[in-house]
Amino acid sequence: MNRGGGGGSSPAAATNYLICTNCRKVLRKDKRIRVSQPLTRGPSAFIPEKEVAQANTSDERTNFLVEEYSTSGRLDNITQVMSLHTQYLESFLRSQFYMLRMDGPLPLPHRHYIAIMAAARHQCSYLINMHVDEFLKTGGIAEWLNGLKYVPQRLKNLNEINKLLAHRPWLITKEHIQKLVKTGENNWSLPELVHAVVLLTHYHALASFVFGSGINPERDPEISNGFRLISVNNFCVCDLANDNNIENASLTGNNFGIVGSLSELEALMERMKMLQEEREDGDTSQEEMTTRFEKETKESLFVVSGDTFHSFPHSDFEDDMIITSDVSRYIEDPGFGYEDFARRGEEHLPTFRAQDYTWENHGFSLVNRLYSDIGHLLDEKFRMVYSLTYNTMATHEDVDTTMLRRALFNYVHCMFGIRYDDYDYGEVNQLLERSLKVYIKTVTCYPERTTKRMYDSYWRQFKHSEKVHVNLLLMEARMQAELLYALRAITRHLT
Ligand SMILES: CC(C)C[C@H](N)C(=O)O
Repeated sequence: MNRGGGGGSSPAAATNYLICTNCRKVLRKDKRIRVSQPLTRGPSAFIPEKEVAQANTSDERTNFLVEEYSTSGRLDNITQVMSLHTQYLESFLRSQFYMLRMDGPLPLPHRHYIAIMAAARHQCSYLINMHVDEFLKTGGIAEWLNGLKYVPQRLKNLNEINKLLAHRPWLITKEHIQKLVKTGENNWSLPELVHAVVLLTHYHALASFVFGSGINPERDPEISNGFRLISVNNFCVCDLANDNNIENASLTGNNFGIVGSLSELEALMERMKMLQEEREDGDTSQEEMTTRFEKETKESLFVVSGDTFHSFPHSDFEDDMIITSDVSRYIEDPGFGYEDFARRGEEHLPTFRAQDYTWENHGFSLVNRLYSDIGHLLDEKFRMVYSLTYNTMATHEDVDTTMLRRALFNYVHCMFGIRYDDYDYGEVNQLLERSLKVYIKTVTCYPERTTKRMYDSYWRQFKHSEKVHVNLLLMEARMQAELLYALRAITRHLT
């Protein structure tokens, strides 16, 4: 049991606090905790400050990019962490700058409000604070910040598609699109809708990056307001802290020492080699390939984190919703979340066959047609992340990591029901160990539950920059998956 009621004789008192499973500290269920100092130093709570700082100071390119494309005009924590991968950072900032600042169908403040709505689906107070600020700076009406009830109906109508895109994009149909484009005076033009969809998917995915990389609140009081919301999952500070006092052994729940994880790395490389050889001399039947995909989707059902405070009776869970009320005003139906794609008890999953609607052949041109040039920028970013490699695996050099990177990307798509006919999902199974799958599923499906413990417990020999690299892949795979579903629905509406 995670919950504690120590000292309280009445049942009511027992629900007022929780005990951290990790450090046994008592966590009060207050609405907010105010912190005068950031919980940890540096841009990330997961990565030692000096590792990020080194990358930043040595990199003039990053400074140039910030000057050129940053919307806030400053080196914020996201940019600092991403600058571990400058090449990617460039594509990222360029497309973000385009969707927020350049000519486009939507007025500037609306763009930021949509970003807020998207980030609110994951209670991402970091992004919300940032865009509240930008919303006001670009002339947004302050009253709207009281919540969805205060915004024009047209904007409010985006709520449904925001919710579906964020958590169960496979449910989006052409009827949802029709409803948005044909509601009399509140209708959305297709270019406006595409702009909105691009923003929503960008910010859902970015929330994954923020939580996945443990991005700290900005120090700048203007942006963070000195508040850190305690999020739904009741993080304990020990989980977020950099220099936490948990003993290493308890981080992963097993007692592998360095030696153990070293051989984990060797074993992984060994498996990559073996798979490569198998690939060269054998072909698997189509039927077997289908079975492997379905097996993987079904198995992803059982990949859940054991890290959160999970044994809540329902009534306690509702209390948690109150904790987040501060940001939940930007959304409706806060309880709606990711539901396993494979959970719907159907014999045959209504798989999205990637071949039938690909980004390259379909999505890209539709986006480009309706909202000029963004297609190119997104395409460049997707290609960049897919091909990004340093040919390293922790301390090993000259390794071809294509197979591993592809497994990460495809596993995300697999959880969203997207299948590549020519991909053997057996590879996902062989290459991604359980703790990594837990991390991937958490970061992509319910990022707000990511903890430092989850981040630490996979690939313990790898560098932080490699874990950030993983996050880039997860983020872009998620964005692309959401986009594919939305764009397919728009195409169906048009035909
Ligand atoms: C995500 C990592 C396994 C990537 C690897 N370090 C590479 O350069 O390809």
